[in-house]
Amino acid sequence: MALILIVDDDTAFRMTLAETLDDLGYQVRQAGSCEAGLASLGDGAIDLALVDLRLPGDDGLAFLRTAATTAPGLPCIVLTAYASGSNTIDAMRLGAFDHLTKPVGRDELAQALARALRAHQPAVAEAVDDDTQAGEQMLSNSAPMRAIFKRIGLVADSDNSVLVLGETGTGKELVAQALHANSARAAGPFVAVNCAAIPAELLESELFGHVKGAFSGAASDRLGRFREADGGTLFLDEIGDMALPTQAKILRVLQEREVTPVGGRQAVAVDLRVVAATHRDLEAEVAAGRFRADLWYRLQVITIKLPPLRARDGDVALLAAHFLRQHAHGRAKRLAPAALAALQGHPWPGNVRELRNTILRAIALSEGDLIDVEHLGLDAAPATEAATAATATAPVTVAATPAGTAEIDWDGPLDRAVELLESCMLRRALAVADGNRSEAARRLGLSRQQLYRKLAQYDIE
Ligand SMILES: Nc1ncnc2c1ncn2[C@@H]1O[C@H](COP(=O)(O)OP(=O)(O)OP(=O)(O)O)[C@@H](O)[C@H]1O
Repeated sequence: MALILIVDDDTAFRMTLAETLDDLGYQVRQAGSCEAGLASLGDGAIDLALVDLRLPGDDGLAFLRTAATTAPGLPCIVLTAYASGSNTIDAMRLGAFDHLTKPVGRDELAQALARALRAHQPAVAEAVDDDTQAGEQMLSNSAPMRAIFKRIGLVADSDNSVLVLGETGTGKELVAQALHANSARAAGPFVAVNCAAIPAELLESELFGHVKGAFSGAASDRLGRFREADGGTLFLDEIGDMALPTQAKILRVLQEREVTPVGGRQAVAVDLRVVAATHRDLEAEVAAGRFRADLWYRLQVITIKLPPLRARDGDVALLAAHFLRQHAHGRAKRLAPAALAALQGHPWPGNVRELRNTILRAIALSEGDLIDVEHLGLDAAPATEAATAATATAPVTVAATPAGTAEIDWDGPLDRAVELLESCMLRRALAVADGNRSEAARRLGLSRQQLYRKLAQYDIE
């Protein structure tokens, strides 16, 4: 049962609120001032604080400021009788999870508490122990990801479209799921479509459905993903890979909130929230004429940009331990200190997915309980491929210089260097994508057909 701290100098309000919280099944601690509230945090038992902004002496903002250092990660909800844009922004800037105006309705309070406690749950270490739910959880203890959790909590309930940005494997789909699970639409469906994995000519029917006989092969009516997501959330993954004509149709649906199935005449109303994601730089795609500016404006009302794994302090160890626990199936697998150091030193271009795959591979390759550096296969694969593929003198190496340019160590023929580099990159992309060709193609900026041709050219299985 979560323990909630109420910090408010109005005794009558505090008592009533305490009763409501007790009724909602929470334990309560009370404090009449900022100082008393901060003292209450000392034993680390508080799960969430409800703080009045106006307090005699040090105010609620002072509480937030100090709590951020003495109890980092503690979700705080600010209460005030006088909500203004500036005190809301101040409170949010100082890390408040939510901002409620007095008098606070029981339902509003219950929802805000549930949302705050849920959104913060992944950041606590105990969450790692819960193997049953761990697959769906976003785990992190790093500052940039805490900011992401907070943002998810802040925007989950709005119906605006959300654009989730970030490198491949950073957890964009998990963010979409968290937005859905923490929204008023949580009881509705969550429907995910990978726009890059579906051939352009099938995407419209996949999204908008079709009527029987609309084209050869349309043997019966099909609802389409938009209508399947009615009442819930539609997650359009890799929207940056969508063809321009389909983008125009998506825009129309977002504007008019109705879809017309392929071959149909009747538009059907839909009530859903769209969360879109891409690893591409959409602004650059717009500038290059590959993405519609109007759709971009519409989607980026709320943007959530996930940091790459290498920018999340401490998360490699946390996630590695989590994946070990999740996938070792009761065996006592553990990482040797050198293996952990190697994981921490790796740049993780494939982010959390690559780390997960590395741990899965290491579990399979290590015979005993100890996973050592050689079981991780980090960087070894591309180097070995380069060496075996090299029939010319030396493998080509490309290194970034501090000035941001590249230094190339190669004095053989250019076409051979290109071949070596290509085959290395193909193998690496396939390894990072766990053999998934669509994903590998996307990482390399190739169409699937181009990827297939290249794989055949280099005789890569
Ligand atoms: N913070 C996290 N905690 C635990 N698991 C995570 C986290 N982030 C990502 N994962 C796991 O990593 C894998 C990749 O995550 P996800 O598919 O959400 O990434 P993505 O950014 O959508 O990837 P892509 O750009 O390739 O579509 C999944 O198995 C997911 O469960």
